[in-house]
Amino acid sequence: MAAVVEASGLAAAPPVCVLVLGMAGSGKTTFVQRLAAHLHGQRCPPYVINLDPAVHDLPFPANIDIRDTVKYKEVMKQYGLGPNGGIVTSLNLFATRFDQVMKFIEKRQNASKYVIIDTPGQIEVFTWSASGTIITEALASSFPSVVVYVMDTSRSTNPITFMSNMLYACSILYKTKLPFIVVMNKTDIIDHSFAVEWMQDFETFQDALNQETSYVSNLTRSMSLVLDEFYSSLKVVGVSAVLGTGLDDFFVQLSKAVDEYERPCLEHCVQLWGPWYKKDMDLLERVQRRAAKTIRGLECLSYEERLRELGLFNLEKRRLWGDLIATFQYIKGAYKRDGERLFDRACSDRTMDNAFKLKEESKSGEYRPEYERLRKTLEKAQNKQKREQLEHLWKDMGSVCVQGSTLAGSDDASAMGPSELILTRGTLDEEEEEERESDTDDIDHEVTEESHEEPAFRNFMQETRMKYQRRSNPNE
Ligand SMILES: Nc1nc2c(ncn2[C@@H]2O[C@H](COP(=O)(O)OP(=O)(O)OP(=O)(O)O)[C@@H](O)[C@H]2O)c(=O)[nH]1
Repeated sequence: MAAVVEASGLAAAPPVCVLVLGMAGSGKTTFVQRLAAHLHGQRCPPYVINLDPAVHDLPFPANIDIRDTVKYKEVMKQYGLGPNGGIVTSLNLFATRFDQVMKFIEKRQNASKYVIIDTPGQIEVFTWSASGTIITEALASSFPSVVVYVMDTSRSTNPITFMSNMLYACSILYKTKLPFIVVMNKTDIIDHSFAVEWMQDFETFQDALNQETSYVSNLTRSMSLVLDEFYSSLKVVGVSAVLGTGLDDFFVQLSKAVDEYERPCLEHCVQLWGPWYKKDMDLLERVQRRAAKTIRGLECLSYEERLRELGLFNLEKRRLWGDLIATFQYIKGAYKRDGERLFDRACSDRTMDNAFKLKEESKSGEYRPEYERLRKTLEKAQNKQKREQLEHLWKDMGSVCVQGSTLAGSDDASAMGPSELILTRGTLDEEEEEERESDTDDIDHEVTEESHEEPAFRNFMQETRMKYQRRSNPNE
């Protein structure tokens, strides 16, 4: 029932993109199937996208299926690639046409409240590839997007395996920077409460670790301390994709995650408020001192460190009010339980009239339009970056496309991509697209991947090379 409420509660909102990731065999596909069936049952049909080119049988009808676009086995055969190389290259090809997918989603946004995306079994193919980043960023810059990390609970009963799984989840969270839900799947085999206890109670986890004699257990012990902060804000749901249990709770968490996506982040606040209020340095210092006093011990340390990291302790006049708001936003975010109270107390203080005014303004809606404006500006910049990334991808593909015609030499590379893909499922406008030959032969997936290395890394390599040259030819 709760799911019905949740599903219908988002009626007027843009569709929520649910990116389903997880280790091979964790149950992603079964979970997507279950979610889709559940939403169909609620008369809230989702828009389903399959990004796994190597899956044999899809147990759910996909509106867009990468297999309709790229023939994974052909790609493997033609380039002499292994299975992983074939999947990476297929995903790269698909990413070059992801703008089409975005158009389909936009067209369907009134009909579907959820877009569910199943990803390749080999998780790193998506999370650590250029195409995975392009796809994630394209979705997240246009729609509220949430990462759902599916894990096999029955295979995580060993504390060391559990920790490895959590470390992986943590790395994905930092990579995607999106709201994150951990779905502990297969609870029909084993209840997930043991894992939740491990996350909430450090000592219980230590007890479990004490049973382990492996040398890794020491490392795991230290890592569990580090992960404490990650756990504290993590949304966890126990689910059985096979039985369909836990879905109501999942939708509750999903709704919270969407709220999180909508909430302005700290950096936005600094940019937003900074230029508006440029006065009263003393006030900010007083507030910061008070905030630092309120949060003691370890918390105080991490709070100060974080502020320093963000440059908020270097009080410059021009960012003064941005700092103030950012400080409070940070407190609110990092210390959810106390933050709101602290914020209210500070705002209602007589010396905090201005801060109080700011809060009122944000309530009366002045904040929102400004944030929207800011978001649009950011989106524009992101789109530009995305276009540039895509152009890179095209160029790389073109540069290895020898035999007569190279895309790199073409005036409009995007007009004659290596795979003129047609997305055939569940779309009304397929006919608009012309079917053209796929000339996927010209892709070298390694070159494609390398082209997306950070410029900083390239500079580093260049400098190192020059250093070696200088050393070997000191007279030059
Ligand atoms: N008992 C039980 N088995 C499950 C559950 N969910 C999935 N499975 C089984 O786990 C196996 C893998 O499920 P998939 O849905 O194919 O997992 P996946 O993560 O999509 O797999 P890849 O795409 O190959 O990585 C299948 O045999 C499923 O039947 C569950 O909730 N309970």
